[in-house]
Amino acid sequence: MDRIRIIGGRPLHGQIAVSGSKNAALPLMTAALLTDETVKLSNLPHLADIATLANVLSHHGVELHMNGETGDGGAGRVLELRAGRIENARASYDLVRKMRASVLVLGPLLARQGHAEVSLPGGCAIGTRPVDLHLRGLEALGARIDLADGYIKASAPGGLKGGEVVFPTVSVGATENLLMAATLAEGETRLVNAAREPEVSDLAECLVAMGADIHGIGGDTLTIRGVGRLHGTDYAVIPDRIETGTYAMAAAITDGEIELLGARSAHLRAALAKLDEAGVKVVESNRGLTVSRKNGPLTGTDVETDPYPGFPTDLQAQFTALMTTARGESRICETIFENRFMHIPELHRMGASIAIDGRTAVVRGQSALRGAPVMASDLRASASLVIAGLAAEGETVVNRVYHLDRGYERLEEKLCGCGAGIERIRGD
Ligand SMILES: CC(=O)N[C@H]1[C@@H](OP(=O)(O)OP(=O)(O)OC[C@H]2O[C@@H](n3ccc(=O)[nH]c3=O)[C@H](O)[C@@H]2O)O[C@H](CO)[C@@H](O)[C@@H]1O
Ligand SMILES: C=C(OP(=O)(O)O)C(=O)O
Repeated sequence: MDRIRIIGGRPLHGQIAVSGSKNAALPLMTAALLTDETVKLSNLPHLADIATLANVLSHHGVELHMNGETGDGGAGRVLELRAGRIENARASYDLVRKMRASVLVLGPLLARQGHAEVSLPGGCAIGTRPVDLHLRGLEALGARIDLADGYIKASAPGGLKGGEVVFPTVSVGATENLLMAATLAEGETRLVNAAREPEVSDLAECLVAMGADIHGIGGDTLTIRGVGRLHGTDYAVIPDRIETGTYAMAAAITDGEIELLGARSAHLRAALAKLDEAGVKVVESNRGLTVSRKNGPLTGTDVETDPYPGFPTDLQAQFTALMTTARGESRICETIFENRFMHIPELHRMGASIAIDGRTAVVRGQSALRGAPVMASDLRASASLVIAGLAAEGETVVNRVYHLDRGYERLEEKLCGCGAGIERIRGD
């Protein structure tokens, strides 16, 4: 298994091209199931999760062609997907267990084929992550759902019918599944208390480009009038706001300066406000964002994760790492996932002082971090360990790097380009 070795203590200086967003690209890929024409996605990141979903889609009969190469200019890859015919509406446990987002094939398959059978994705390190909201929503559109043998068996022989879905909790994935299903349902669907994440809006914009009739994009109520068919389109994936935030924090913790090419501040307002409060300067230009410290040490800053436009849970672990070196105490409250503090025991190994009080991590700052061998438990926990390692004195070795490869494209190369002492040690 690969590991990442970091020699910390070097301020990072340079430029990093922000990749296309993983969490936008995944639903966009599943949207290709809704049409028999070609959907061409550009600025696609080169990531393990993209390859996993491509494999799932190819089992459904989608033809995939990867044309572009990832370049330093951030052009990203171009993927053509054509679901001329759905050969198989079953997503097996072996395919789905590798990545929860595979459940996003459910809505499109049901809408296009009238039936689908998808393995229940199960829990993961950050929480139990049920899919009840996806299933209840599809039932409100007339689907019949049975759970048997670990599979979601969904059918709508007469086709899906528009309806009102009021989400009791904001769910990105459930909003995306329902949005896709509703595009081909008969009549009007209203999704109330829908997720407003930029990745949801990106999906909605792409669906509109495919011929869908969607109103309220960017708001918490989406109205979809079903259409008879969707057609192909060319669509560019938005830049990854979580990758942007992660490298912004790497610049801040090392007291360096990084220009994040292609980054969009509009998608990161809450996180940038917190960085500002902590003493991080972010300057916007037409090329992206340049991040450095304002002057002197960082200041302890409290954060609470919330659905968009709040502070993203996907940046909580990285912000916690950043706050270990700040002056004063920070209270980091995680409200989205019940078990997203797996990075904390590992940060302790590096000398951080953090106490967990229920959903809140209380970080006592100004730790002199020291390198240590640490274990990555999930994607963003891994990123937080890399950030801490970049600031720590001596050598940090991050084990189980496959988590990082799910969501960070060429991480070592990007950080190396800014002067970081970081390398991948290839395993068996
Ligand atoms: C591929 C992708 O885009 N992943 C993102 C997506 O995950 P994902 O779409 O899985 O996250 P959700 O927004 O659905 O989850 C939010 C909360 O709702 C709960 N819930 C969700 C669905 C459901 O049917 N029942 C239920 O109770 C979850 O357990 C969680 O506590 O949004 C999360 C929240 O911003 C991010 O951390 C993930 O990076
Ligand atoms: C939790 C994440 O992804 P997923 O929903 O695919 O597990 C993430 O991107 O931080």
